[in-house]
Amino acid sequence: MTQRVAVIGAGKIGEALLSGMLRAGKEPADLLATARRPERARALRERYGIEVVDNAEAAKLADTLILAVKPQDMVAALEELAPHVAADRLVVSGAAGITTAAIERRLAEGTPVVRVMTNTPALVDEAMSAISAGSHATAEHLERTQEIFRPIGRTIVVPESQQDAVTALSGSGPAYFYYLVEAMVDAGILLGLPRATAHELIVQAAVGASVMLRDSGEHPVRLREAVTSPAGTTISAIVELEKHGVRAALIEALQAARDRSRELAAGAE
Ligand SMILES: NC(=O)C1=CN([C@@H]2O[C@H](COP(=O)(O)OP(=O)(O)OC[C@H]3O[C@@H](n4cnc5c(N)ncnc54)[C@H](O)[C@@H]3O)[C@@H](O)[C@H]2O)C=CC1
Ligand SMILES: O=C(O)[C@@H]1CCC=N1
Repeated sequence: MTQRVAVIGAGKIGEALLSGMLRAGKEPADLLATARRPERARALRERYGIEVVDNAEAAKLADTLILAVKPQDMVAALEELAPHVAADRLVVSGAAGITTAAIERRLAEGTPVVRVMTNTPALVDEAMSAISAGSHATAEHLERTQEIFRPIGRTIVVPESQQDAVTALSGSGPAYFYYLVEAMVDAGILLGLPRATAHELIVQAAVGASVMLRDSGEHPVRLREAVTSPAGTTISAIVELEKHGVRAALIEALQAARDRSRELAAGAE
């Protein structure tokens, strides 16, 4: 049976999902999107050949609604959608923080809701998408959600109680790596390298390290030990990282992201 999927609020994440579903073989006619700005709607129509409609229309026409609005816009979006969402629709939220309970409370009794935290590498089919069932979502609803997210990367099912931590790790995670690359390119400039060379060196080191982390099956400590020669260069750098408390800073940074996810949830209670 063809399932029609509507992305409500097709911004960065919503567009990544639309393009992923098309790459995975969905027809443009199987997809719908909504957007607040007419120029955004026009761009989506031109780029993907999909219909862009209003929220009420999307709720009526689609079997699955993916809510891709900002957490701060979620309550208003649900108020617009709720009168038009039949209880047999599957509602998938991609918003940080917002709980399935907060969404269920604003929809018809019994509406299945699934919460997903994905990330921007969805654009290159390398997303990490963590999926949790709300109180009315069945295994079949989880499977339908996995089918949407699987083509754009890896998927994992987690208890919803872990979603704020997941958001801090994999949702925001790519940003931490970009930040580290930025800083190391600056270091390259300080060491006298042209910016383009520094960028190329660090990006390829990051790609190589990522592939080894994913595919070698080795613990990161073992991988780092293999780079760290006695009385060599790497240990001189590691000593500085330890002196500046980089490990503690990372732990506290992720705690702050987790706490912010909880605050976003409180804003929609
Ligand atoms: N950007 C990221 O790396 C990630 C974002 N998320 C979550 O994805 C969601 C979207 O984030 P982004 O795509 O970055 O934001 P964005 O701002 O690019 O996209 C949100 C879109 O929703 C539209 N919108 C807002 N209210 C609407 C309404 N009532 N009806 C129709 N459209 C409406 C906005 O005009 C905007 O185009 C957020 O909830 C965020 O927490 C999750 C994982 C990663
Ligand atoms: O920064 C944010 O709130 C969103 C959620 C995870 C990544 N970006």
